[in-house]
Amino acid sequence: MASNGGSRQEGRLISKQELAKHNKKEDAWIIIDGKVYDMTEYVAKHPGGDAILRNVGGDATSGFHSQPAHFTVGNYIKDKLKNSHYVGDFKS
Ligand code: HEM
Repeated sequence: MASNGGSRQEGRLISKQELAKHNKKEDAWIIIDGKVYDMTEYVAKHPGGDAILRNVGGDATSGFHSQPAHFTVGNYIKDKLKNSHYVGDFKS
């Protein structure tokens, strides 16, 4: 299959190697629950600040789910992730 150059596509599989390249504030991808999200544009807006980068380029699932602030805004976050930040699924 031809490379799609990193564009968003439902169900695209992202390898650990590809994910690991996006490991900085200016290029910030994270896994939550097996899905990969590009949070680059959101880092500066995140109410929890740079903590969102704690597992950048890797799996943020457990930190994400242990943060109480996220429970209260769960639906807002779910919509945001699905509609604006989803890149593809993590190929484990
Ligand atoms: C698209 C939405 C969001 C994503 C993907 C996200 C993701 C994360 C991640 C990965 C962490 C780090 C968890 C850890 O490893 O300990 C974090 C921390 C945090 N987030 Fe979010 N977040 C989002 C939205 C929000 C919103 C809307 C709020 C507040 C209403 C919030 C408040 C916080 C706080 C208070 C922390 C902890 C900061 C600290 O440890 O100093 N986040 N978030």
